[in-house]
Amino acid sequence: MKTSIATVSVSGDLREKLEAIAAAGFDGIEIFEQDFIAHDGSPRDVGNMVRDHGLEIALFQPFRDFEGLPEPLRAKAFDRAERKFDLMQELGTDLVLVCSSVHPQALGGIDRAAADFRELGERAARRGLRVGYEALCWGRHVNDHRDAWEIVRRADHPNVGLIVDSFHTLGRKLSPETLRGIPGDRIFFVQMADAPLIEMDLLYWSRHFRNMPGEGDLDVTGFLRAVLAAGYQGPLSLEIFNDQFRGANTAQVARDGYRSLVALMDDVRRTEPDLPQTLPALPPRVRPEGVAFVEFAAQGREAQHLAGLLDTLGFARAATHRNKALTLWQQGEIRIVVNEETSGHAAHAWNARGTTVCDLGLAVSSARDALARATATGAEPFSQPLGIGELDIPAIRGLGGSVLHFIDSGSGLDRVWEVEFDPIPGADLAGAGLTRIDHLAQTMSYEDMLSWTLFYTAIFDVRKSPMVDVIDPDGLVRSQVVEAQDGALRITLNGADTHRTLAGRFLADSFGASVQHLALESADIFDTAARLAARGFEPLPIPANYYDDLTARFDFPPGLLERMQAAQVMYDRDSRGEFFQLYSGSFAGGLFFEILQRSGYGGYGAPNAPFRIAAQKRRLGPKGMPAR
Ligand SMILES: O=C(O)c1ccc(O)c(O)c1
Ligand SMILES: [Mg+2]
Repeated sequence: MKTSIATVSVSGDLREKLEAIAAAGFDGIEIFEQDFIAHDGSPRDVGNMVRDHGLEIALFQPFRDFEGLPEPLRAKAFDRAERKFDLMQELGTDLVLVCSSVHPQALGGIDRAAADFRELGERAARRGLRVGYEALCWGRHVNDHRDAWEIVRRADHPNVGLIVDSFHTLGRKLSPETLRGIPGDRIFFVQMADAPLIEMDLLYWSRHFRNMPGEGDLDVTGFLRAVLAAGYQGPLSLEIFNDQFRGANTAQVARDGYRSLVALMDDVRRTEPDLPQTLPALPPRVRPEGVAFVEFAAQGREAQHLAGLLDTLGFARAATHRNKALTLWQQGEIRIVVNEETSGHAAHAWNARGTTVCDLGLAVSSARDALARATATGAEPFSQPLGIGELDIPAIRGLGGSVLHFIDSGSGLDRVWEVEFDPIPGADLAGAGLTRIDHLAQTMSYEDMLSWTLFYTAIFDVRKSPMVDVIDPDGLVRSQVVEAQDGALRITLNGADTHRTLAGRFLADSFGASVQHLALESADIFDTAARLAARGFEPLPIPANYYDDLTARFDFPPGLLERMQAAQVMYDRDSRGEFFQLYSGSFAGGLFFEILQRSGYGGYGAPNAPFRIAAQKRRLGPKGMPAR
């Protein structure tokens, strides 16, 4: 199935758009009229420029306010159409999108509109062109694809067909099942867009908030299933009007678009197996089994400082790498690698950012499938030269240039610790009772959040939670979770808008997006807190007001509140269970650790975040330096 994207979906001038769209892997474009008019080259030049990029112009759009007009407006509309037909022939495209009229003088009536389209079809046919009719969901008389189809059906002209757009159908809460009965060859073009569920005016929602399939909340899979079940075989095209995308990196938005279409087509292939298999086959979304390791790049005094912190957190130096300056720190199932190499990926990361998480190892069901799925959806594979006896562990580029390694047991990659490392005898792996990584928090610019959410949801079998607002004393941070059904992998993505928030400062100080905190699980947080205190760990101090408020919100058994306050433990509860959390101070420009205990609780302590952030900021001076 051919893929396409409307030029309106990405930023830049027409040349920049075409370069990014071609590089992302699309077959064609919908040329949006404004993009053409703004360009200073003839229609013929534009057509050639598009084809020089290896792209075809699948559609010219939009032609507005055509149908249902009284004379003399009607004759004028046909004249306008003839001018656009001239243009299309120069550009080298045969299909125009006519969207349903919003003209104040447009008259209703299915037969009147059908007659207009029959005549337009006649005129188009004389030139070998085709006309597609799309119901805008805010159209004056036609705002439902079923009415648009009825007009097309009655126009009864081979050069007149229907164009459907997932936004107009799903945004209006029309069932996509109503598309199944339309003959597939009468559907001339299919536009795909998703959107977050927000109650607002349809036109405003459509023009500003559309996003890539899978980035929003609409049933885009159900929509495409129905369209393909109807027998549609034309291109699948993205038409995304989004304020953020208009200002974002052109190449990235184009890549995200391509990623979203590949994942969408794969979802449809899996859920509608009776369809003709014209869709690409790729491995299913990969089930994450856990975080196999977190690797920090650190050198010199920073590495020593990190080692000291890991020691107070109860980690033991468990092994050293045979060829490289890597130390494995372990506690329970948690493996933290400190990489002090002076060349290679980690060294680059350290040179650019200072101490930073340069690599994540994810345990997956199949590392090979994970790599295949990731690269098919547009992720960049990563490799560096292997030393003697080292395992070739599949990897891709992740957030902010970091690396994501895939480890499985099936191909023996989980033996990397024995194969590549020498154990340090006598390491105490029980430490402070921390058992596993509960979640990783990655901080990024707000405008990159949709992109990274899509990255994870396209590759992994994870669900995304609703976005929540986290209140920082100096701004808002948006937080979105992607998590495996069983919690084996949980990543919180935090999007900062300004540099004044704690997350924003971290983004500036660490020169880009990366892991800002690691949350480590304990089965008994009070026991862990006592053991940590004995090792010299200092928890983040939480103000007394917080605990006064807790007593107002919850009933506690006698003594619990006092224990929490003594250990600087914060608390939350949901319908499933209880949650306890405490924090370390920050290090290396704003990284920190969280220690938590959950008993059934499904969240991340969002109600506590404003007070935690305020406490962290108190400990930082005005320029983000530790106050003590
Ligand atoms: O917002 C619009 O006007 C508009 C134009 C063309 C389309 O295909 C569409 O879905 C919306
Ligand atoms: Mg559309």
